[in-house]
Amino acid sequence: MMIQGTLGVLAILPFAVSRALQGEWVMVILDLLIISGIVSLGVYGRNGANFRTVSTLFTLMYTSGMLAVISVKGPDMLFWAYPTAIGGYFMVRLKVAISISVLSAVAITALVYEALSAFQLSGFVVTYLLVCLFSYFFAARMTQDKQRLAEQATIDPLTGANNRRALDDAIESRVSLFSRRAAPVSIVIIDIDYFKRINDEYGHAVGDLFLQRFVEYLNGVIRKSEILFRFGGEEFVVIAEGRLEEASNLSEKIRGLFEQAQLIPDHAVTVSIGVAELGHEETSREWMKRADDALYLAKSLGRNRVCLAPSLESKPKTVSFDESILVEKENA
Ligand SMILES: Nc1nc2c(ncn2[C@@H]2O[C@H](COP(=O)(O)OP(=O)(O)OP(=O)(O)O)[C@@H](O)[C@H]2O)c(=O)[nH]1
Repeated sequence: MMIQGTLGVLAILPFAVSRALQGEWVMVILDLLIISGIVSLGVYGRNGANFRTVSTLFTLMYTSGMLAVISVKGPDMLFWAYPTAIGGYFMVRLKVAISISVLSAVAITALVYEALSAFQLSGFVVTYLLVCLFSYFFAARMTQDKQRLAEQATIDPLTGANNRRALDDAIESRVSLFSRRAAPVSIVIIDIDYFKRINDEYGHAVGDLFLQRFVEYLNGVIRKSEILFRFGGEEFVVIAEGRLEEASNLSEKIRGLFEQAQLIPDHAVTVSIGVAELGHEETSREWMKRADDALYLAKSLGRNRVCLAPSLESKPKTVSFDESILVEKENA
């Protein structure tokens, strides 16, 4: 939007100057109104206003400017309709852009039909609609590609869970949110016990299928507000809203589910889980490390269990982490 705004100002400014030199003051005022609208919206956007709102206002503002210029100067200004329409397709949602360009076509036709022959008018309408059509296809393709790239960058292709990169971003943003709002949040790391044996006994393809079903089951048990990530091969992470106790209950639910689930007939597959609640002033790395240490303890105590890293709120921040202070949560 900044690029479009800057280009808009650079394109209009020379016209405003030359019109001032020729004494066309109505046009000068219109040009200056459009320029000041662009600048004000740019400042509004930089001050943190919602991007979608700013870009919609921006598109409406320069579309109205274009219509005003045509209504003052007549068909000589019709060429401004094309860049205005193209800009809309890259600024606002496609449905909104279509509505704006159709309404603009109708308004422009109403403004110039008396001054143009039927042939000239139909020539304008056809070329204007063609420009809108090409812009639509181009912008739609761009939006699809953007969505696909964003998915490829953040989704694990095997299981459809969010990937490690998405986890890193989510943890960073939770830590930064916590420093502002202190809404309690916990990390749950789930590791499938002896997963290698599944690969060894049934083959890698069955191992893959197992991981896919495992994620389906996990998605069935976590809440909509909780996000599932694939952390590594057979390790998954849930960022769970709430305190350690709530995350502990969720973890027990997950552990019990897989103990019963029989994802492979006659082959019980259990999980070990480490849980840590984010502490004040804790970094993402420290938070993750405490959860990982709790998982390590769950593994070393015999697997198929949940271990909790004690809440930092009751401990001085300076106490270095020691495995012996981990609390094992007895199996249900
Ligand atoms: N089928 C399949 N296997 C994978 C995938 N990613 C990792 N693995 C396997 O997961 C296994 C992980 O083995 P380990 O780290 O020894 O863990 P484990 O056998 O679960 O043992 P513990 O975690 O100690 O209980 C390895 O055999 C990897 O080859 C995958 O995408 N598909």
